[in-house]
Amino acid sequence: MVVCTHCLFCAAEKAKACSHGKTSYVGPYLQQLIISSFHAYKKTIDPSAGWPSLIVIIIAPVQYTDSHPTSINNATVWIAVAPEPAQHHAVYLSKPSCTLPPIATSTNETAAQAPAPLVAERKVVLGEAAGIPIIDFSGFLDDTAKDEVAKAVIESFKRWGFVYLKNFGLPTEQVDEMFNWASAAFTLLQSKQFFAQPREVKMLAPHPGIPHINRGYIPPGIEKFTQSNDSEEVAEIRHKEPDVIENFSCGHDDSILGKNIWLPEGVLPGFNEACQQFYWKCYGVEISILKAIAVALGLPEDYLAKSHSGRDQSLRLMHYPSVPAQKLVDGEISRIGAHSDFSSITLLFQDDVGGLEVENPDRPGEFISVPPVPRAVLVNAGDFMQRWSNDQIRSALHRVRAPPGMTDGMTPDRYSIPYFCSTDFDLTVDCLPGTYSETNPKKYEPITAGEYITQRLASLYHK
Ligand SMILES: O=C(O)CCC(=O)C(=O)O
Ligand SMILES: [Fe+2]
Repeated sequence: MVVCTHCLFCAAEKAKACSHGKTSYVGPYLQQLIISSFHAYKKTIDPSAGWPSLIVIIIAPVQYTDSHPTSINNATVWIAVAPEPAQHHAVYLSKPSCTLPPIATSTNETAAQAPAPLVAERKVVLGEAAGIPIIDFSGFLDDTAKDEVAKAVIESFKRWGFVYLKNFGLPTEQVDEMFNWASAAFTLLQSKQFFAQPREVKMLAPHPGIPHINRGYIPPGIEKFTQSNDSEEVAEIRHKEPDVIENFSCGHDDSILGKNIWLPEGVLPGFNEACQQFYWKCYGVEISILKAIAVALGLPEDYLAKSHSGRDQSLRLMHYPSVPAQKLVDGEISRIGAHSDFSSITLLFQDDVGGLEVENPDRPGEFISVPPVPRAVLVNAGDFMQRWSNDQIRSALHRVRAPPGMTDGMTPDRYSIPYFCSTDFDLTVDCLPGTYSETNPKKYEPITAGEYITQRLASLYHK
């Protein structure tokens, strides 16, 4: 049996002579099998080790190896295929340093000894950082471990209010899961370029000065993150310990958070587009996470997602300029004061500088340093999710301080991108079914997201 690997990725139909000069039996079944094995396998790769340049897929026992390698994601792919579907079970992958494993040949009667797999079995919880679980989200996206992933996510939200997710890409984009991370990295890069512009340029997209509007550029010294709603108290805290940050926010033009305020065309080519594209990419990720939360709470999968149309989210590029570390340690200035987020969930993409801290669930008032994990998005639940879940899910206090262990010299600049996911602002949020009972009554009055969030945004922004 001769299989042309090129045909695996073209639409050659069963039993048709393929255009590459071989007899192809690669119909949709085998094509699907190989592509899905490849995806399943790909997810077990530690992405921090980099994308391999050589991938060997062997569907054992091996009958034939195509001598024409094809390529996926610029990696060379060799494929060997056994004729019987029942034998199609093993996929192997090789790092760049590996040479092509010896291909065993076999007859139909004697199965070849398949080489040992090079990677471990797929797990839902990949590890933890500062105690917070790092979860492989792909099992939820491809339905192979839906309940397990949903359960792991909600347990982490209940205990920490935070969870790290890896492989969080949309199912349709799994052809290149790297792309999801790459687009976060790309947006971080765009963000650096934006903040590197002189103040006059950034002020070409100025925040309009209306507190609840969350659009445009806010220079350092204007915002102060606190839990307080009292403007006098905020003024005092701001004076004592100003937040040294600048940021740029954007979203959907139809939101009550305001129309987008972009840089004029031609000022920083590609910036506005990168923000818009990343906004929608994040929205896709948000919807998947909301589905996982609903599944874990025993609700229909779309229960939470259907009230998040994508209109009232905010993408915020944050820049924490370099400051004397000692001043941060002494509390003379702050990067972001302790606060909880207002919305349903927040996706947080950060560079590798560190400094984010989360309140220790076992010791209120104490904060734990939460490191950036390569290629993981950190997701936290906001006040709305806490209200919605009748306090089952935690909206944890968090803040940004000096990078861990740094007490003198100048801190590096830090860049992060939170994406705040909100229910549509006109939606009234009441406790979710199943989160209250006669013995555990509702703890919150219904409230609209708009009312709550505009109130909180107003207390954040001061001229
Ligand atoms: O920059 C960070 O890591 C945190 C940002 C944050 O907590 C926020 O913007 O609400
Ligand atoms: Fe936050």
